[in-house]
Amino acid sequence: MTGGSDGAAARGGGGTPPAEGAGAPDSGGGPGGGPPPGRADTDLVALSGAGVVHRARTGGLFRRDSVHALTGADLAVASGETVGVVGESGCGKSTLAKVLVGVERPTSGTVTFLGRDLWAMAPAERRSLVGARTGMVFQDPSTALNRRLTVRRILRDPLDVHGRGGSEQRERRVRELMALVGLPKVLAESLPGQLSGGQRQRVAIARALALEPSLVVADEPTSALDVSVRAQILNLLLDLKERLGLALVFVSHDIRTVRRMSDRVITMYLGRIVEEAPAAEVADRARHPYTRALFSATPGLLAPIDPIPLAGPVPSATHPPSGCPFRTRCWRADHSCAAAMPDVGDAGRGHRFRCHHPVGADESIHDLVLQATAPKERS
Ligand SMILES: Nc1ncnc2c1ncn2[C@@H]1O[C@H](COP(=O)(O)OP(=O)(O)OP(=O)(O)O)[C@@H](O)[C@H]1O
Repeated sequence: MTGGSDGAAARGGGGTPPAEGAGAPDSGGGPGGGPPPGRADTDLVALSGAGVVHRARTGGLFRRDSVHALTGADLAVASGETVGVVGESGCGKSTLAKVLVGVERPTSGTVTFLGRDLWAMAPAERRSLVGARTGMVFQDPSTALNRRLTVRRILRDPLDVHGRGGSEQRERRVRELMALVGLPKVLAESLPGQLSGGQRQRVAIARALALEPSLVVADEPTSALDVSVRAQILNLLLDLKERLGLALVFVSHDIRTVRRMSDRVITMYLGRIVEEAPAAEVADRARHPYTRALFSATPGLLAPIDPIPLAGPVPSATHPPSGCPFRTRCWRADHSCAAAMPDVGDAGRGHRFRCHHPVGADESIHDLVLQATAPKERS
């Protein structure tokens, strides 16, 4: 959630990764400024100042611009916890998810997996470690599964690739996996195209669990499914997480579900983590105005209110604003917000945020709606 310079320093980790992105260099620790005291030992994966810049064609044949998909992300995920990630489309949720499981290499900062710098390892070692200890579940199981392989082959494949056990043990593991995710045995020789959407997602989850990972990242795992099976898949994920002691990173547009599933909720805006809060606090005690606005727009979560209106569209990730990325839409923004990315504020209990004008404990959601709808007097 912080800029390039703060993560390592806040962790007491020494070196300062290069500053990046628009605006002044960041300072201070992150909601990623490091895990709370005593948590580092249980960290499975930690990002320090992680940024991802894509080169994208943005106009004309030869015009390529840099897209800041992720900027200065600091985040630690501990064993057995569920971390939810929320934010509007294009804010970098999927990029963060891919960086956590080593699918995407950050262009700056570091990814530490089980205490080791993932991208300093030899490629074969990294693939082996990440392949065995992490699993990823994608949005659309129709495209994530090889449509020419049977369920049995799909589930056996990671066991074959990583040389787990002999042939009989692998077949037994396939049966175990199917039972674990509630797939009837008779479907073992079925192709993905012969399954329902929910069954396909169960196969994808079983595949992610094949090698007994410690961390599973689920990126919008239910948004391509019928409403009727979404709850079943979410309950399955929660049940497996408890039974297997997994850490789960859960990315979704569905804020109510994220809050229900997670221990901690990360709010992202324009490639940055702007707040990290315990799930129990995030809806009505968030300190960042953007998190408040996001939750106020979620029907049925808070007492009936009009959503906090946000000015204008999300700025381009190609040309992010200087200072705080949210300032162009924030009703509380002033000149200080344009000058520098805010330092990290710490509300205790692992609740951290980056805002020059955080929401106070004495400000109700109704106050915020009134502020945001009042005529502006910008300084
Ligand atoms: N390969 C790529 N090339 C160029 N730009 C990219 C690439 N991947 C992502 N981006 C851009 O990076 C930003 C973050 O993308 P990302 O997919 O991580 O966001 P997201 O929050 O997951 O979005 P959504 O909720 O719509 O899936 C977006 O502006 C996106 O267009």
